[in-house]
Amino acid sequence: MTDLSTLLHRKMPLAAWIIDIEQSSVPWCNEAAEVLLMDSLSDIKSGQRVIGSELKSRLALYLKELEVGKTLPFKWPFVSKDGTHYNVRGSVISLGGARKGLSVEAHPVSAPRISVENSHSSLLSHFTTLSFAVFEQNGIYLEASKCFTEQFGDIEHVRDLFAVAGAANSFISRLAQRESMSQDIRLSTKNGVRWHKIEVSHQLKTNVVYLLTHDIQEERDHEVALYRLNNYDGLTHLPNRNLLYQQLESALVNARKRHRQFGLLYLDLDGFKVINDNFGHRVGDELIQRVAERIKGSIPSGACLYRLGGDEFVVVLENTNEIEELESIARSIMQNASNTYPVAKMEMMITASIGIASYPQHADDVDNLLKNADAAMYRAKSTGHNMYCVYEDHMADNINAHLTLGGGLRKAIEEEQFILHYQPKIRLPDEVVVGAEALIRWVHPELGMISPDQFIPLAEESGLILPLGEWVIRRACRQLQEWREAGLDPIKLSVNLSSRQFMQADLVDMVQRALEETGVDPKYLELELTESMLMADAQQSIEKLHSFRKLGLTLSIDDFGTGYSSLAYLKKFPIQTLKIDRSFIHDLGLDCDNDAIVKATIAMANSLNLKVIAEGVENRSQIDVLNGYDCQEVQGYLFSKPLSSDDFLMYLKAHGVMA
Ligand SMILES: Nc1nc2c(ncn2[C@@H]2O[C@H](COP(=O)(O)O[C@H]3[C@@H](O)[C@H](n4cnc5c(=O)[nH]c(N)nc54)O[C@@H]3COP(=O)(O)O)[C@@H](O)[C@H]2O)c(=O)[nH]1
Repeated sequence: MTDLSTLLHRKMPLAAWIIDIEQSSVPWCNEAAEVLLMDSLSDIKSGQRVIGSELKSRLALYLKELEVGKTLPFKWPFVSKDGTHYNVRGSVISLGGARKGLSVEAHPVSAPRISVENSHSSLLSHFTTLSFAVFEQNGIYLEASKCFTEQFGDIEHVRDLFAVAGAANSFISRLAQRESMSQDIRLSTKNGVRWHKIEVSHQLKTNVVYLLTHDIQEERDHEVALYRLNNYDGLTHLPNRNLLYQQLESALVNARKRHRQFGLLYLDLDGFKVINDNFGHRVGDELIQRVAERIKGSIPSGACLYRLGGDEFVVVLENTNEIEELESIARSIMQNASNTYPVAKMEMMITASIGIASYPQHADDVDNLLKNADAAMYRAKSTGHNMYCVYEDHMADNINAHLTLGGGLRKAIEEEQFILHYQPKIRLPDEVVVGAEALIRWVHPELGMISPDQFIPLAEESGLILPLGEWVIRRACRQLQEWREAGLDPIKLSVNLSSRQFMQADLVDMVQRALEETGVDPKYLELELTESMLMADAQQSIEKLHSFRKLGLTLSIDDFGTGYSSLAYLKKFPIQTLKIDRSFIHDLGLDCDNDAIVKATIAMANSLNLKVIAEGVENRSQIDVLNGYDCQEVQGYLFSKPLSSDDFLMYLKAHGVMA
């Protein structure tokens, strides 16, 4: 941006401006153009007038036909207020996406023209501002205008003008063939190598050659800056959506021609919006830059990384034939990029969800390929974040359902279409019910019972998790009160917090109010938080956890082992319980690695004076192993699935939790 604004303020000698034909506006002009167009500029900028309607429709026609970079095959005349005649020349440029515009320059026609009739010595006196030189047919220098000498210094041969020997040789051989030339070329000036437009005319009678040069470096810089602006992301400097579409279109053509495959990974950061909302855009931007660097370092050479905007990236892999290869690259990205980042003096934890789609298995056009990779990414996100999914046909339907759900979520909160289910927590080894976890369900009027996996991510993205999370805490407190009034032995009830909720500034006050309003003893309420939530800003987490502890409630780390935890921090967090993730419990007794992790986690928790609960216990052999490791509590389908409040009451009574 800085480069561009510097460029925009430079004084180019020729009046130059850009016309957006479609909008009838001038999105850019230089100072010379401002002077030239002084009277009509306000009209033009306000979109009232660019050119006559006949010329406008003619230009629109050319824009349709001509590719970006091509010059219009005609010039249109323009007379300034002081009577100077100009020829306006235009070339086609991209104004972003498929939209084209015109970059135009006004060339004065009243300036002396190169004429083969004039002798060079009389001509030169006219050219006080034009850069002009005369050579023999074989390239030997004869004389030049003052302006030319100021730019190029003293030269002996036309060859001395060129920056590249090959270009000089080709120019000299074309001179020998008496070709008239008009081209853009890089010339070596006293100020370094610069782009010039040159025109060559032969004086047949005297056997000399006239060379007119015009420095177009600034126009070139301007075009390059405009190109970068349109095609690259300003924050990460990665190519943007425009270039992604271009590469995908050409990859598609190539793959069709050669009967090859290619793949893409659609990547979205988990919970990035929460970071942006809570720590501000400056921190969010810095994190995006760091993440982009890590992703770039994780992909093979030849793969291209694009930023689509926000926290979305796409990797295109043109030379991959197997889905397994794409999966292995997704794993490598997750290993490197889903990690902690030192940003703004904090250790930020961020993970990524990745969707994979490949041509031609999953789609045979660019739009569907992107759409399906996006659907697979959504699937990865809703399955639990920090994972990848390869596209399958039903995922597109899921996305539609996802969007429908999103629309209904706000109404559902207003109409309280939610209930809590309760899953018992069992003490080992005596297997007594000592607590429960509250798990939300959406009772949708048309779709029936919807699992939290499907709507919690939506609620997080939209910010609706805040009212929803508050509803859960209040409902859980009321439930504890109802059980007490029903004369049951008190049990502890735990509630899940989402990351966005955890960052909510008045969360502690809100929980305190809910406890006070219901008269619940805080020691019976437990909050379950994940490692990544706590590690996003470990220092702030410690303070918040202490505030909760002051209220008197207990704290548990959920899904332990799946995120990034620093042992040093673990000791500093005032938590009471570690909940071992069910992925470690699933193969307990079958997988030596998992056994070792579970055993070590329990031993570590014991040494830190923390209670350990194993979740996802589904069979007796897991209980045997957990008993052997001194695990204090379990939770899982072996004992009960989550139950409605009525069923849970019956469960409690049946299992001896009584007054
Ligand atoms: N922020 C909030 N998140 C919530 C809330 N309520 C639930 N959730 C989170 O949604 C995820 C899915 O929850 P759910 O579908 O309710 O699944 C829970 C159990 O049914 C399941 N479970 C329990 N035992 C077993 C088992 O033996 N096998 C098996 N395959 N699954 C089992 O585990 C889920 C509980 O997980 P956890 O919270 O990690 O203890 C889930 O991530 C919920 O956290 C809410 O109110 N707010």
